[in-house]
Amino acid sequence: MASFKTPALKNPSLSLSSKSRLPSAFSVTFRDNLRFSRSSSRPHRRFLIVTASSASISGKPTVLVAEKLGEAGLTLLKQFANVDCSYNLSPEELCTKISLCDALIVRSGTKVSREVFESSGGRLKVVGRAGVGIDNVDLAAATEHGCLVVNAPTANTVAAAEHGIALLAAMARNVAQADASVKAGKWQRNKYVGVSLVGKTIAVLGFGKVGSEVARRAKGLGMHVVAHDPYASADRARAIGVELVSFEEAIATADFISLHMPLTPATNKILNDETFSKMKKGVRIINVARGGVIDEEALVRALDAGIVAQAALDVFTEEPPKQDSQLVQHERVTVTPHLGASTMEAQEGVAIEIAEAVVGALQGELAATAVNAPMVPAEVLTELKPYVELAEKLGRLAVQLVAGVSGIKNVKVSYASSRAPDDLDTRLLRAMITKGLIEPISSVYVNLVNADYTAKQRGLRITEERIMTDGSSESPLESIQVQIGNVESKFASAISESGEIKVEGRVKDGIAHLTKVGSFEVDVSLEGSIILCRQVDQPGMIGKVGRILGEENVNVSFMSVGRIAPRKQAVMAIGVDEQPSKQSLQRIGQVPAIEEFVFLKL
Ligand SMILES: NC(=O)c1ccc[n+]([C@@H]2O[C@H](COP(=O)([O-])OP(=O)(O)OC[C@H]3O[C@@H](n4cnc5c(N)ncnc54)[C@H](O)[C@@H]3O)[C@@H](O)[C@H]2O)c1
Ligand SMILES: O=C(O)[C@H](O)COP(=O)(O)O
Repeated sequence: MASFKTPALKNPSLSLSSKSRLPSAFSVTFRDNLRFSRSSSRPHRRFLIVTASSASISGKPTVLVAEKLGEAGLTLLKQFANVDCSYNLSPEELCTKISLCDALIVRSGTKVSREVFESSGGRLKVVGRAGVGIDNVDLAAATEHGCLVVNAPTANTVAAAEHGIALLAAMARNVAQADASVKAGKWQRNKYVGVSLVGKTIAVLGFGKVGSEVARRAKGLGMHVVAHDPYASADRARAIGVELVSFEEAIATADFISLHMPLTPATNKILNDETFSKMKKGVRIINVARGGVIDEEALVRALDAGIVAQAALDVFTEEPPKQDSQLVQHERVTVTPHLGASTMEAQEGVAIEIAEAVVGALQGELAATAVNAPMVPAEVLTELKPYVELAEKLGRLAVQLVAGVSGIKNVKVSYASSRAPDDLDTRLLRAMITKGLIEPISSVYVNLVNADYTAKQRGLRITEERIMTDGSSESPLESIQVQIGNVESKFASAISESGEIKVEGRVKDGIAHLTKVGSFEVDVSLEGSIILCRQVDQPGMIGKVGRILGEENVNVSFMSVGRIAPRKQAVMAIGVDEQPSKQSLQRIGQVPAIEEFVFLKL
């Protein structure tokens, strides 16, 4: 293989802070790995991700805050964005406003439905949920629209746990009922005799952040605590002195059941007629999770049947619940209007947590709270950065080599690496190849959030293969190869012996290079655009083509010739900074030794 560098070769160093070299709608920002939220002094790992950068596209982004957010969060947002605080919008008003917004911040009171994403016309890039539960956001629709969803999962944990304990104690001692009775002029000391907590068994269903804080506090009250959570670690439970048990055992042995799981298809109405019938008679229920985890009509029946002695509820299937709701009006039920997260401290913490996440995401960075995108640890991203660029460019090249681009179905990506398979995270690379393959042939915007979905939608099957090599494991990858099967090519030389369009690339000195086209080895840096020519190998070819381009002041950045054997067929790859005119390309095609050529935009 002969390789010829022109003096005009661009500076090959790819600076980490340089956004300009990244694909147009993507940017990567590198920041400190640790951050401290004001609500807690625990450091959070901050992950970085490639996502849409609205700020770089359209100046200051607009953030719609659709529910009341703490001042500290608003102040933070205003430093970076135009902030529109519009509360109590109707669904129609939200849909109208959203097309003018890059980000939306909500609490649990706003439904972020499919219509919201559809109405945004592609502008909405981030939805921030100022709290934990994301059951009010249509995640599937967000993902399909390439919209990132972030939440604030830690700042209200303690507040929710404290509210759970407040409800537990208030219920056990009839505080709310007794309060109402005294205010009504009564003095009913015998009526409001309560039950003690000490020595009783409480079953915590959902041993996550809130559940484990409730468990810790219940232990402090002298209760015996069991927990059920199919995904929780037994070690973590043991450390707090909590026994993890099956769902059946938890509900059958508990005097109190406290719910702390998310609302999912699996937990929807998990407490129902059947499960109530398996509980200890006189059980007491606390729910600060989500109303939907209880079949509310079944709870009324269980209360009336004496299975459930009392319930204390902060959350409801429908919020606010109907005024004449039998459950809410039930004498043995204590209710609060979804106040779990409503402390001054938690609201300040949540506001800061979500503002940081939204601003970060709009800047092309992502906190570790993305709900619908894979996390790529910062150190992995730093290492993969040049390969991310290579991956997208190989995708772009490969798709432009296809003749008639509607029929791409099978794409095979091979990663050659000496790293152990579990030491190479290819999700970001696959997403970028998908972006490269799809964006040149459609109007779809592809990012890490929607890459897999978009590929599936288009019937594009991307398979990945790892090729173990013996080289040094210092760099994560030796090469990336993209093959498109069962298609014809507008540049026949791009078809490999096995019949697929094949392009392969490597990173050299931090710069993405094209190193193979079909069966021909080339070496051209992937910058600007590329002309590929197949020719009969002979002296003077580089000069002839170079002269045609030079006459039009098109700067050649890189040239290389890959050939099967001297004086046989060869492929010449020419990197150009400017796009040559049609006439120049025609003149190149008319050079007698050139058999075919193609111009590819990167
Ligand atoms: N009332 C409020 O204002 C308020 C405040 C904060 C949180 N919440 C709600 O509380 C719930 C818990 O919040 P979190 O921050 O602890 O979330 P989390 O994700 O930390 O914990 C949820 C736990 O539930 C477990 N889980 C999932 N499916 C389960 C199942 N079928 N059975 C048992 N456990 C299951 C998970 O493994 C996880 O450990 C969420 O629904 C959240 O929306 C409500
Ligand atoms: O999921 C949550 O974080 C809580 O339910 C709090 O919801 P809120 O932000 O509407 O108070």
